[in-house]
Amino acid sequence: MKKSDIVAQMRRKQSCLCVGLDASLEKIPSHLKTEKDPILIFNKRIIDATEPYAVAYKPNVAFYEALGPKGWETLAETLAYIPKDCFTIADAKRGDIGNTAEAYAKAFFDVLDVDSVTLAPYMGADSIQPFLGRLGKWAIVLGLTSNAGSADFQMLTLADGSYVFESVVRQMARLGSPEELMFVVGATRGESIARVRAAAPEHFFLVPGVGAQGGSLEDVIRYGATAEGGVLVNSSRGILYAGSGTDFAQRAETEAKRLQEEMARLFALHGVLQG
Ligand SMILES: O=c1ccn([C@@H]2O[C@H](COP(=O)(O)O)[C@@H](O)[C@H]2O)c(=O)[nH]1
Repeated sequence: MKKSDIVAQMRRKQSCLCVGLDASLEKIPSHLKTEKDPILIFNKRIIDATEPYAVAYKPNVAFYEALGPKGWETLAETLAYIPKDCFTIADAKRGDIGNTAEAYAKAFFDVLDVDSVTLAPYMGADSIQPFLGRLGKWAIVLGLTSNAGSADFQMLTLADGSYVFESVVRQMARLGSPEELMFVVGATRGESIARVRAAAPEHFFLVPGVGAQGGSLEDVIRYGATAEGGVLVNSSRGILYAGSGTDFAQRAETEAKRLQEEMARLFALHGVLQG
C-alpha cells in the first residue's frame, strides 16, 4: 500500500487506529472454543466490529506461531479477511544476514502478501536492505520500544551525548525513504517521542503501548504526529478483550470508536490532517 493511500484512509476516517490481532486461545470468550478455528472466527468478528474506526491491523506473528503449523494458516486467512483499504502489518521483529533477510522478505511480502513487517535493526543496514525498494511494501524498524528494557541498550548515551536510539533512527531514515520505511516508537515513552520525530521528521511511526500498557495517546499525537498524519497507533488487548462474553465484538467496537473519537479530537487540536 502506498503512503498516499494510508493518509487518504486516515483523513477519511479521522483515525490513526491500528488494531492488534494478538488473540490467544486462553483469552478468547469460551463460547468460541468449540469452533473449528476459534482464533480465526474471533479475528473476523473483531475486524467486522472495528473496521469503521481502524486504518490498520497488526497481527503479532508470535500468537500464530504459538498455535503450531495451523497457526500460519490462521494468520494467512486473517490477513486475507482484512479489508483491502486497511494497511496490514506482520509484527515479526525479524533481522538477520542478507540472504536470510531476503528469505524473510519473500515469506512476508510475496507469500503472505502483507504490506509491512517489523524489523529489529541490531544487525545493521544489510539486514534491513532486502525489505526496501519494493513498491507499496514497508519495513518498520524498531526505534524506541515501549517496554522497560528499552532502557538497557536503546537509551545508552553515545560520545556526542545523543541516545543510541537517535543514532539508529537517523541512520535508518537515511537508508529507507518515508515511502518505504517506518519506525516503531512506544506510546509509553512520553517526550522522548519528540526526539525520534527530530531524528526522522518525515517517516511514519507505528506506536504500540496505548491501552493495556498505559501509554498516552495525547503524548503520541502531540510529540509524534505530523500535518499529514505521521502515526499509526496500535491497541491490541485493550480492544480484543474489552469484553469477555458473547458481546465481545460489541465491546471491542465501543473501545475502537472511543479511541477514534479521541484521535479525531487530538487531530483537530494539533492540526493533523486538517487541510
Ligand atoms: O515496542 C513495542 C513493539 C511492539 N509491541 C507489540 O505491540 C503490541 C501491543 O499490544 P497491547 O496488548 O496493546 O499492549 C504487541 O503485539 C507487542 O508485541 C509493543 O508492545 N511494544
